[in-house]
Amino acid sequence: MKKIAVLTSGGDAPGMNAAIRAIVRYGTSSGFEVIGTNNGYSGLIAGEFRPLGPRDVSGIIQSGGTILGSSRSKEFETVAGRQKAINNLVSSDIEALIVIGGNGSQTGAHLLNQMGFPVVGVASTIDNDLYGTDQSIGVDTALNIVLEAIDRIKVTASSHHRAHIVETMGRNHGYLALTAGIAGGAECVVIPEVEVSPEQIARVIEETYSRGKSHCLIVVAEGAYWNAMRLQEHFKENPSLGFSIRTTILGHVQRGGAPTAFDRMLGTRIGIAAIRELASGRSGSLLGLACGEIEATPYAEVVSHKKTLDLSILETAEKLAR
Ligand SMILES: Nc1ncnc2c1ncn2[C@@H]1O[C@H](COP(=O)(O)OP(=O)(O)O)[C@@H](O)[C@H]1O
Ligand SMILES: O=P(O)(O)OC[C@H]1O[C@](O)(COP(=O)(O)O)[C@@H](O)[C@@H]1O
Ligand SMILES: [Mg+2]
Repeated sequence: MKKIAVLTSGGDAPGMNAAIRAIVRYGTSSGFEVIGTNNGYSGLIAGEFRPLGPRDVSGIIQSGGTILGSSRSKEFETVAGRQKAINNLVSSDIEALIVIGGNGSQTGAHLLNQMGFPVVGVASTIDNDLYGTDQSIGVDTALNIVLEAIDRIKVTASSHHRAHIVETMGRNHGYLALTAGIAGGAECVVIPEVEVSPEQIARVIEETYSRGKSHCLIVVAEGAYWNAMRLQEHFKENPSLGFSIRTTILGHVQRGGAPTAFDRMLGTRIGIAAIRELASGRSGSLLGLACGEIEATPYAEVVSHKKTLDLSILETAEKLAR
């Protein structure tokens, strides 16, 4: 195997560039010709290829986003779209593909692999909802951005004796909200995995107020039924909480910014492992972090499992914030 392609797909994640850099530099020094595909699966279907050499990835390890661009492609979800992608790869003499992306991208990669084209995956999404890795590239950076926001919000919430709702990303997974909530000292954490009523949340706010605390922080995941907008709307009609309420939806700010040292290392380590996997003639697996080591998990296992969230810390949130 001599010529391989790499693409980034789905939501960009800080550390994707570190993975691209490792794939290009370690790949070329291992004897591969590395081809970059622009704009994820849309670019693969359009045949947007460009050769990548060591100098093309200079100065990117410290940058968020992805120099290759990304996309969400409906066409790739069809057999015809994936067949176009394979035809482009084959007619450019490319023999394998590395897909840097999250759960959707790796599901697509598995289907491509099943259609006979060798693929390996690099676990990358801020949501940490991808089975086959303890932590994906981008999660650590996103968490630190959320925490910085929470720390800032607590300052103003305390000064004004307010309750503050902060909403994180994460689709229908609660990892970002739960981890940032605990690490940020939230009084209440609301995630999709655990049903909670607005009355229960109201009770936490009232009790926090009656204990004489100067603020109450409620961290909610965007995927929870009682997300920030719904809670804000609900509490507008229930103003007897003690604290008045303000709301912040953090949004895409969580995906930007420079990758942390952890994400630069994770991107680099998984990128190297992807090259080693292909160099050994193996494909059809996702590379991710397992108990501190980079391990390969077969795609069939990745797509047939849901990543679970350790909920044991959730019930302590209220007690920890006393
Ligand atoms: N079930 C699927 N079958 C085929 N392709 C898929 C599937 N799910 C997602 N994809 C492809 O992967 C792309 C990225 O997936 P998405 O879920 O948006 O992001 P992420 O990979 O970060 O989770 C989609 O736009 C689509 O092209
Ligand atoms: O950037 P978009 O297309 O608005 O998508 C927002 C979604 O992307 C994410 O930031 C990342 O999700 P993916 O890794 O699945 O792409 C989610 O947390 C969020 O719900
Ligand atoms: Mg996803």
